[in-house]
Amino acid sequence: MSIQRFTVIGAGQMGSGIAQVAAQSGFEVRLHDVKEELIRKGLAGIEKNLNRQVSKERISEADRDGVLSRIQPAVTLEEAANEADIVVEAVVENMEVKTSLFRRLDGMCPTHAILASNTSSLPITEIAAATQRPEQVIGMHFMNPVPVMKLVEVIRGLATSDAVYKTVEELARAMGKTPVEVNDFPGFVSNRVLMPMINEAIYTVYEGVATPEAVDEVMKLGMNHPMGPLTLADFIGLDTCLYIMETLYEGFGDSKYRPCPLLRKYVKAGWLGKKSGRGFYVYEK
Ligand SMILES: CC(=O)CC(=O)SCCNC(=O)CCNC(=O)[C@H](O)C(C)(C)COP(=O)(O)OP(=O)(O)OC[C@H]1O[C@@H](n2cnc3c(N)ncnc32)[C@H](O)[C@@H]1OP(=O)(O)O
Ligand SMILES: NC(=O)C1=CN([C@@H]2O[C@H](COP(=O)(O)OP(=O)(O)OC[C@H]3O[C@@H](n4cnc5c(N)ncnc54)[C@H](OP(=O)(O)O)[C@@H]3O)[C@@H](O)[C@H]2O)C=CC1
Repeated sequence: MSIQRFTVIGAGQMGSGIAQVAAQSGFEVRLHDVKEELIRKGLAGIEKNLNRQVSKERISEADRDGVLSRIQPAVTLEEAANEADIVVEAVVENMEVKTSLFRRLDGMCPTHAILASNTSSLPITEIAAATQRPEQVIGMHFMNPVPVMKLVEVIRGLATSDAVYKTVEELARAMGKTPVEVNDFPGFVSNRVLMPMINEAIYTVYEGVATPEAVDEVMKLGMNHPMGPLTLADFIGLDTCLYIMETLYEGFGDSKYRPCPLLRKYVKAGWLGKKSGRGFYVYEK
């Protein structure tokens, strides 16, 4: 199946990154969020990224303008969905929000459209079951920051068809990414491995073993990680980290995945990391 019209739902850090890369790869993109103001914010972030590439002489001003002209804001979900060949959902990591959105999308999208989720950890099979087209539902898990990171984890739900898997694999390559096939288990591979490390790093702060700065230095200088785990947690979003740990904990029923109480406390305080201006570190807004 050939993909031309690419819809992204959710204009946060992941949705705006996915929209940018899709438009840079030549697709016609529609970008939707619950509030128009969030779409504007997402578009402003994309423009800022592209301007940085112009100033580094990686792309021309005409390239930038071309990319921006390929991203149309869609204020209503209907407008975002009605002509899509593929929808990539990147809204909050919450099963009820995602299933209710997929149910609505199923009723609005053309029958041939693929419905993909950028979920970090939630079961694709359960999201697919909210629709009448489970064979056309799949996980397309980009990494943050989307314009930089090469991986797309492609997750097969129980009913995902081979044809849909192949289309999404080709789409990831057309976006300059490397797809890796993964089966549908909580956290897939990426977050089953990454998030317990981040959670353990938070425990070391909680238990007074070291400061956030010291924990990050250990992992950067000692293990050559590009970012320490607490800087990375702030970058991902502490709410998202907590939702992922909860999915692992519930999904496997194993106490080794219990979220650190300090992570819960920060999220309850609204300390969500870089996006809210404060997490383990303080950021300029
Ligand atoms: C939670 C999940 O479900 C899954 C996930 O995504 S987990 C998170 C996965 N991501 C990571 O682990 C990221 C780890 N960090 C890194 O790889 C690096 O720190 C980084 C790529 C983010 C920044 O790299 P750096 O060398 O420290 O900084 P910097 O030199 O400023 O940036 C390198 C390049 O990335 C670009 N970049 C950095 N941040 C960016 C952003 N937010 N958006 C777009 N481009 C960005 C820069 O423009 C620069 O581009 P050029 O090389 O073309 O000049
Ligand atoms: N952060 C990361 O590093 C990664 C995240 N992911 C996944 O991507 C998804 C999005 O994460 P991220 O971009 O970080 O989150 P953000 O909080 O940056 O963005 C989520 C956006 O979705 C909006 N939203 C919430 N509910 C709806 C809805 N019903 N319809 C449309 N838009 C809605 C939010 O609006 P509002 O703010 O008003 O709630 C917000 O603008 C999550 O599933 C996450 O697990 C995947 C890979 C990496």
